[in-house]
Amino acid sequence: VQVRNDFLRDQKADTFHHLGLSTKMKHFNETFSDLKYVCFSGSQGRVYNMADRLLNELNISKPIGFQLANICKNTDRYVMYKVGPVLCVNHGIGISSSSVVLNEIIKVLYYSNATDVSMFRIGTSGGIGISAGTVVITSVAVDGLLRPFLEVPILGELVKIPSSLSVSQNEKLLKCGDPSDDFQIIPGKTMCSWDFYEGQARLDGARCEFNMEKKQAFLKKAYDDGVRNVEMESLTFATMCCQAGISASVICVTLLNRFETDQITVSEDCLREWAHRPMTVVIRHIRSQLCKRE
Ligand SMILES: O=P(O)(O)O[C@H]1O[C@H](CO)[C@@H](O)[C@H]1O
Ligand SMILES: O=c1cc[nH]c(=O)[nH]1
Repeated sequence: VQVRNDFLRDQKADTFHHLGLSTKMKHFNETFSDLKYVCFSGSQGRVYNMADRLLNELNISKPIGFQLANICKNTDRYVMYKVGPVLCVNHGIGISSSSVVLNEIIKVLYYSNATDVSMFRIGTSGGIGISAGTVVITSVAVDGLLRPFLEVPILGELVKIPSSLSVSQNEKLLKCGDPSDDFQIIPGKTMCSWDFYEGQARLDGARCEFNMEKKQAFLKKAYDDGVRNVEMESLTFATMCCQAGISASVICVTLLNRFETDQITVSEDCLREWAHRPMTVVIRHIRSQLCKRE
């Protein structure tokens, strides 16, 4: 894992403010050095569910009475669980929140000398022109102008940061479907917006300065450009992981078809079941990769 920052080489210790961790902590290196996979989701509950499934589905040996422990217990910003070689962390909502946690996790992996690390964002999204419940594996993450890079103000100037996701890892994930699955796994571009409402062409926010025709025209333009879903963190992953030399994939279930509706009205049970779909795909992938490593 690489960092693009020479200043870090001279730093004696580092504090990860938002994770409630520090390189000075006892067992810091041993905790993270064997990590091979980091799975991110937005919410704390989904991260716990993912960790719990990994614990049961990867045949990790555990003492009787073992309970998952939150490594970030010194803060309430993020939660983090380690299950064998897999770390599960939540990233909150949006580019800002995910950028903060990715900066800190990449540094944790760098200081711990972790090698061959893969990262996955396991999420939810709005689908464009595909049935709700479909799992989309992001081929290219694009911004709200459908450009494949992240443009951010740094030192008073707009800087373009290139983005890229792992083609080979995506190909493997696309093959992780099972004939018994009642959902499809498809590749597609993902639009990463700065906002859930106007930024995703929604007519139901507290503010909306466009009409239905303009909304539909923009969604059609995105669809024609290959975009199949919209969410709020894929570009952070595709830029930060690419610059750190980490294989990254973004895999999200769609909760609605944005050509038809803006509101997410499926039942809570259905949402819960759909949220497990991208987890299922990633768990199958990690399981097969771990078998190959053995
Ligand atoms: O994958 P999750 O965490 O559900 O994230 C998606 O849902 C949130 C908006 O509801 C945004 O963060 C978007 O990217
Ligand atoms: O429409 C949606 C659904 C989930 N997450 C998003 O960002 N947008």
